[in-house]
Amino acid sequence: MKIAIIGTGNLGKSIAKGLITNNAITSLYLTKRNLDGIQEFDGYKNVFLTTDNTEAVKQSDIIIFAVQPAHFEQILNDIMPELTEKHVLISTITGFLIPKIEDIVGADKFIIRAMPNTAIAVGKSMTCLCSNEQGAKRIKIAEAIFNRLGHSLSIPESQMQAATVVCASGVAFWMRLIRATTQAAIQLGFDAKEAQELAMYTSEGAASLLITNGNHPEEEIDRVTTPKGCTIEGLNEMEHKGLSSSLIQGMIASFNKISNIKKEQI
Ligand SMILES: NC(=O)C1=CN([C@@H]2O[C@H](COP(=O)(O)OP(=O)(O)OC[C@H]3O[C@@H](n4cnc5c(N)ncnc54)[C@H](O)[C@@H]3O)[C@@H](O)[C@H]2O)C=CC1
Ligand SMILES: O=C(O)[C@@H]1CCC=N1
Repeated sequence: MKIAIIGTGNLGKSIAKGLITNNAITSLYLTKRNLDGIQEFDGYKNVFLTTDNTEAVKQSDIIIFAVQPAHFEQILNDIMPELTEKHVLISTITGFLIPKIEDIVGADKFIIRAMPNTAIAVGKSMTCLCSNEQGAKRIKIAEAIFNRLGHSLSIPESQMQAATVVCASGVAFWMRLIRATTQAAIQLGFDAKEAQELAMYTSEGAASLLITNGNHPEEEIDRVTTPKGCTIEGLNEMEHKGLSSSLIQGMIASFNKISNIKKEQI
């Protein structure tokens, strides 16, 4: 696959790492206004670094956009003359809706929105996808890319805002939970490195149980909570202090912020 990433920042670099590590490219063009920050990709076979978005578009079939929302419209206008019927446009940009993209490039283009997360760098992204009517004809291509770099789910565009919070911001939320459990482990006597090891692999194991068994989390909790034991004591104390409630409220706040980002663009 001939892929270009327009805007190789935090997410773009993560996607590039995932694509390169998983041999998912025929060629890969990475663009950025200043190439200093992406020199780590220099020298990889069939990977090209450039500040020229139109050149990257001309040389590629699949164009993944990973710029900040405020920069997207101008970039679409700039590359518009180079777009042909071969191009599949994949936007990872938060809050930038398909009708707005169609207004700029035309509804006849294959337009897909993808919401991956930074775990794409290690082939573990949960990526949600949606498309315009034309893009539905190419959604299999997007699924092939993102399934190779984790797991994907096609959803209506109306759910993309929620998917952004749960999956994309979700990495940051989970990191805080892992950091907090690490801090507790240190207080309980482990050194910092061991504490993080315990927290990371325990959270991986918990998620793997659900993925492998398909159970509800409470079923797995029931297997751990010995009556009158230490687990239920700890869990109930966490809930008295608002663990579930604060997570839910934080995610709703995050969701509401995306609506404001959209308004800021208008
Ligand atoms: N960071 C994340 O975990 C996720 C981010 N997103 C979305 O992805 C987009 C990018 O986010 P980040 O990577 O965090 O931002 P970032 O600021 O790290 O990366 C954006 C990159 O675009 C480059 N850029 C700006 N104008 C350009 C132009 N005209 N031509 C080429 N490159 C240009 C910037 O130099 C920068 O390196 C945002 O719209 C964000 O909402 C979506 C899912 C996850
Ligand atoms: O924080 C943000 O706005 C972007 C979107 C999801 C992850 N990073």
